[in-house]
Amino acid sequence: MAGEPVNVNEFEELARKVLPKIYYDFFSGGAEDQYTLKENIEAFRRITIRPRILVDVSKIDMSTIILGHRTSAPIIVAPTSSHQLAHPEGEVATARGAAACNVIMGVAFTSTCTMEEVASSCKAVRFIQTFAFKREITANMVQRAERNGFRAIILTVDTPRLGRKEAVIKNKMIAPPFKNFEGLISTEVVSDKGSNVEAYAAETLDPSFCWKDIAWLKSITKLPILIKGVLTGEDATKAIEAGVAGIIVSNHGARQLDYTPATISVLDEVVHAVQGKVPVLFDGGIRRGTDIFKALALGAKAVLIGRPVIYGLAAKGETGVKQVIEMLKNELEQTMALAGCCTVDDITRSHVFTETERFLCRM
Ligand SMILES: Cc1cc2nc3c(=O)[nH]c(=O)nc-3n(C[C@H](O)[C@H](O)[C@H](O)COP(=O)(O)O)c2cc1C
Ligand SMILES: CCCCC(=O)C(=O)O
Repeated sequence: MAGEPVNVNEFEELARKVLPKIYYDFFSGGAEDQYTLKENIEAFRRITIRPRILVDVSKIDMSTIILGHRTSAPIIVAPTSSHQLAHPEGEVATARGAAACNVIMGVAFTSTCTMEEVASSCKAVRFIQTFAFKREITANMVQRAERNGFRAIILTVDTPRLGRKEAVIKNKMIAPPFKNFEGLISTEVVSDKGSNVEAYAAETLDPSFCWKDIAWLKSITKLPILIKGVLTGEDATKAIEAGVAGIIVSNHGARQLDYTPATISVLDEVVHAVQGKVPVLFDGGIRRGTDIFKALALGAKAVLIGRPVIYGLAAKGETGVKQVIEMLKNELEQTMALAGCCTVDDITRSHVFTETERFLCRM
């Protein structure tokens, strides 16, 4: 690739060049056969856009409100771990990039900078992401999130144990110190099985956590809870019954259970089950503004961006994060103008044509 990157896929190329292979493999990889990893991207290609013509598109407004927070676009930085493996400034640089673009920053509890360091680094609206950890870890996280001005809790529920990323296992990757755990678990978690990432997970996760435990989490915090990892209408209905403030359709960027469907192909089902009762957010495979448009058309309130942000961070630190988000924003703006949508609310279900619909048309 010659010159500056012109799309987020070219940022991946830059990142691949600067990162040690073992870290590039960690960031880019998925579980086992990586069927879902490919599908998350491919399924977007099978959805086409139904544009409307002769609409006054002289002004395009991408702004939206997510859990009461106005943001410049329906984009959230997905919580992803270990940013210092991509860049020495880690999550602090990512959060500053998000703040510069006025989008929400998702901070993983398995970050390499502490929650406190990220909180004091910039004014980005921040959500903290947690797993179904053992209760004493969750209770500690909640207190610190409230004290440090985090605005929501993202509870990731697709990880009762860690998915098998075979490249990580083969490379015997050693996890960086996850500083948020300091004082809570032994920071010297090591394993003779190769990668110690799994040892971390085994030490901290509570695989017995289930639906009733959401009531417990709600009882110890006033922060709204977003449940991340919903892939079926049945679970969306249960999540609403459990009282969550929002649902994130996600397969963890294809890093947990392989052979789950591409997230974009189950969005319709989840949105249908939710019936507008809570906002539905979406992640997995977003690489283009057209992908964001498709997710919004299928009913997502906003999308979370995982790997592209990490690639921006690896390539150029805070500036790279900002450039990746700006690129996606510019592409979404362009898509809205060419499809005849002036605001995000103008984007409707009838603006896309899915694979199923194409199939039915042929019958
Ligand atoms: C390197 C990496 C680390 C991740 N770490 C976490 C995490 O700690 N917690 C979590 O809920 N999701 C994690 N995810 C999943 C993301 O939040 C998100 O669901 C996924 O990356 C979206 O897909 P995309 O990368 O195609 O945008 C991680 C993803 C990647 C690529
Ligand atoms: C123990 C770290 C978990 C990070 C994670 O969720 C992922 O790599 O997908």
